[in-house]
Amino acid sequence: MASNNRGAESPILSWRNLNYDVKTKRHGVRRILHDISGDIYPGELVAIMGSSGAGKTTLLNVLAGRVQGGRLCGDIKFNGATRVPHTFKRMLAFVEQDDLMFSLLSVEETLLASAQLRLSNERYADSDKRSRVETVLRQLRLTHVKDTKIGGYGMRGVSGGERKRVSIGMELVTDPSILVLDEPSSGLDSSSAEMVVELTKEMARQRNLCTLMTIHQPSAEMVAKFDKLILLSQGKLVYMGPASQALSYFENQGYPSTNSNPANFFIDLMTVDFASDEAMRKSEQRVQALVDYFANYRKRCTIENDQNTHQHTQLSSHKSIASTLATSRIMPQQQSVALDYSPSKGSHGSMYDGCSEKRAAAADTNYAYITNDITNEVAGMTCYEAPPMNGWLGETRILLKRDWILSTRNMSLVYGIIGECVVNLLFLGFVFFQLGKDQPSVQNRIGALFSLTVQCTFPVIIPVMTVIMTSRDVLMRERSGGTYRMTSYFFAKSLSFFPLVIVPYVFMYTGAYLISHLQYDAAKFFIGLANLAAILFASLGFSFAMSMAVRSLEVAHIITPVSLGTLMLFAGNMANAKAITPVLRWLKYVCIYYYAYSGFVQNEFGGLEFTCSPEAAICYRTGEDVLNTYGLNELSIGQCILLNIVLGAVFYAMAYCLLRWKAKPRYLWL
Ligand SMILES: Nc1ncnc2c1ncn2[C@@H]1O[C@H](COP(=O)(O)OP(=O)(O)OP(=O)(O)O)[C@@H](O)[C@H]1O
Repeated sequence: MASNNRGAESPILSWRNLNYDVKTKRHGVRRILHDISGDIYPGELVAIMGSSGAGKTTLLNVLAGRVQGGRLCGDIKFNGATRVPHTFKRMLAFVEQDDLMFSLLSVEETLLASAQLRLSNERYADSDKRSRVETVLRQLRLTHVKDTKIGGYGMRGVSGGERKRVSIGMELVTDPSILVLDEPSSGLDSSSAEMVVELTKEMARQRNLCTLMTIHQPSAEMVAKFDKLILLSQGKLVYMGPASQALSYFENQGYPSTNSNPANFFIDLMTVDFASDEAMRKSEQRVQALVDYFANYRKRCTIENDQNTHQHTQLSSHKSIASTLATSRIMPQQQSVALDYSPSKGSHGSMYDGCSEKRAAAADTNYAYITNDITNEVAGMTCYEAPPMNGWLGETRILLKRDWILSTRNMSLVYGIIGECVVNLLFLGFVFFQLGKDQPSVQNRIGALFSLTVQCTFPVIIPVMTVIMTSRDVLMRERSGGTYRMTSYFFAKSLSFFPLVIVPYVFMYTGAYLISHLQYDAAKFFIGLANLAAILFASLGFSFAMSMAVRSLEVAHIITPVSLGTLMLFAGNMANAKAITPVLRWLKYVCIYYYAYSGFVQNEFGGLEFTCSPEAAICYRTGEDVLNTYGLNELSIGQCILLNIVLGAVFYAMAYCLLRWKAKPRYLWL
């Protein structure tokens, strides 16, 4: 439980004089956050509010250490000390606005995977992780839907509110010290949004968890649940203090509430009205006055606190604020109302926390900005990569289990591949039914084997690539949190696809082999299977490389058939493998079709003898004649199989490098 005697506690997160600039093409350098300072304490539920574009998300990201690019100045302390990226990121849980989860996992499976991957095996036994999940399910009122799938596009799952609670639960299972939520109410109806806020408040109290969220126009009931509000306008601080005091704060400045919902009132007050030049001028003046008032108030509080520190005098919050405002020459008209701003007993909620309580004043002396001007210090880009929690084998086992569940529950993928294999078996088998040894059977064998080669690429690559690309956002989220190693991800993901693909294809190959009556020979049959496995491996590698290389699914769906269609020209079927234009001939060596087709054709034609009718103009007497004519005997079958495995491995390596490069988290760090 959050302590009632918070005066003894120090802030868990403090920030001073934060300024954040970005460079824009049109306006040059633009300041997004202006001189923002504040503190939050364990057990507090804090909301950042402001109109659209006020800088809420930016502030949240800065505090969470997630801004990329730009220029960041100021000072941020975690538990009174400079933040260390690795430890800080482990203690902070960030719930993004979009609930990125696997639609095919159940609520419980989602939370369990999060706990298993993100909690150390050394400190937590599997049973501890499971009981932690049970607790979170109970605390977030999710027990009744624990077996329901998350759901998503075109698939009914949990409700929006439940989905958001699962997102929160995925973070809570890791037992963080700070919970940060970006717009947790967005897209939810009012009762679901209220429940989310209510539960986060409960969590904050029960776990002494500091919770910080951005929120858009919450209801009056929700505002009442917050301990503290941070109100921003145009990147500047308009108010930071207890939620319960905010209305009187503005009323005492001459802005009595005109709205039954305080949030709407605050937003109206802080929004610049662009309706007309006059309205804009007036509203900008109002906002600037509010910002100036708060800045002056804060300045005086700091001076007051410095004096207090020197005199070793413990003043009560009432006295502190009263004297601060009584000596204010900037806002003399506010003196009479100063006492109204005092924080309630036992709360951190002064108007500006660094001001009212002695402990905070003492803590402030740690900040560089008091003794030196650090506003010119620019934070460096920190390449932060959290070490994964568990060993390679442990995390690969968990990922493999999760990926296997995801692959086998993906009915469009499973039935798609099985259906495609059945259709191919029937067509391959019956179009090329019971091949004989005459001259037409030469052409039919060539056609059957080329068709088989092609069928091992398109119908594998396109669906697998689509599945990987649609779950790439989850991968990026997990990756940025250092949830697991990239090698574990690749190994598990590929291994989960491989049986799904290989089993139906072996069935298809065997069926087509028997019905078409390819050479009945055990050795040839198994060599054909090895060749099939090699091209399927290469195709899976190609899917991974394409998924990582191309950002958009639509573009990938265009580029993939075009590139495969082009590669097909070098297979040795359409163009003679030995007679391709010399400058382009090398392309057959990076062509999965060439190796697979050459392997299949050599395996089938090797040792075959054909009959010739007297009237035939061209006659192939042996399989070797065919191989020589088509130029497909340059490499041995073993080399073809091996080279397709090598190509597959190269594709995987390319995918791995692309992913590491793209998903490398680089943050501005203070
Ligand atoms: N990297 C950036 N480059 C250019 N402009 C930026 C960048 N980051 C933020 N901004 C601008 O800074 C302002 C604040 O953005 P931010 O997303 O923090 O606002 P917000 O209060 O969260 O808005 P909303 O409620 O609409 O999400 C916006 O005008 C935004 O366009």
